[in-house]
Amino acid sequence: MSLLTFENFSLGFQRYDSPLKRSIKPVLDDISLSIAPGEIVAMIGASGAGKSLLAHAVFGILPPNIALNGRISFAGEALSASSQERHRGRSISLVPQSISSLDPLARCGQQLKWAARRAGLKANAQTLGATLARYGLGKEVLRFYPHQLSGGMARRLMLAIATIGEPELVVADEPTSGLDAETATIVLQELRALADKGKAVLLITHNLAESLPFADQVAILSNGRLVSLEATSAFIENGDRLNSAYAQNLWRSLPQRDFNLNPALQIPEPILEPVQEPAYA
Ligand SMILES: Nc1ncnc2c1ncn2[C@@H]1O[C@H](COP(=O)(O)OP(=O)(O)OP(=O)(O)O)[C@@H](O)[C@H]1O
Repeated sequence: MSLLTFENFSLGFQRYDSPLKRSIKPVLDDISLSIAPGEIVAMIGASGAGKSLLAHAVFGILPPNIALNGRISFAGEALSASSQERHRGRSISLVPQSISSLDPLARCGQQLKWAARRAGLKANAQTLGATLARYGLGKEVLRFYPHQLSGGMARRLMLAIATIGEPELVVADEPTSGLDAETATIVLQELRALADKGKAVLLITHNLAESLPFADQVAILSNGRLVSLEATSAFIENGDRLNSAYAQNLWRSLPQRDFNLNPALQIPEPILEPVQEPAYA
């Protein structure tokens, strides 16, 4: 059973090349991917590959000049603007990539309380403190404003906000970015614990090695396409059990591997030819 499904999902930016000519700059092309309850799928891809846009599409928080194609469903229901609004912060939640997503004018405790209430929880000081403690943050953080937090503390607060209500699906956009190895492990263990309770996690990351002990599958994006979907158990030894040369080379080029690259590697052609169309056809 799948909780989150992308079916032939494509996304691009509409732009006007001249007053009468509109084109679409494609970013993601024909992505099909499923995440089941109890599963962590780590999504890896170069900077600018479209990972955050894919995440934002689930929540319906894309820029207005986006053109979409295909379908995203949650628990078997095609997501629409109204169902996204209903699910956001309740059954689906996002750990944003940027710590500027925190409200600079509200105390951290208040922001955590808002998240708990939206998820239908009674937010007493004990629940809030216990949630912070899971991410290695002390109770004093409840009184702080975001500017009083370090970058790593802010990131952990965003994780606490996104997970306090134990949503069915967590999309975490680079949740360990800027964290030391020990704190990153605490964060990944928390996401694993959620998955082990039957929740689904989409973990967007640049760090394949760090995510492998915690994830079930690895989805690799390149040039806007899903080039490989691999079981984490296949990332062993020389990587011969991996499905694609792309994944093998990603694995073999890790500093701790032998750099014995597969010459059969084929990088997909860019999808970046703008599609021209008249603006007022
Ligand atoms: N609001 C926007 N307007 C125009 N282009 C955008 C906008 N947001 C993102 N893009 C472009 O879409 C592409 C994908 O962006 P996205 O943020 O999804 O990448 P990413 O894979 O998450 O990258 P990173 O790993 O660096 O966070 C990039 O080329 C980016 O420049």
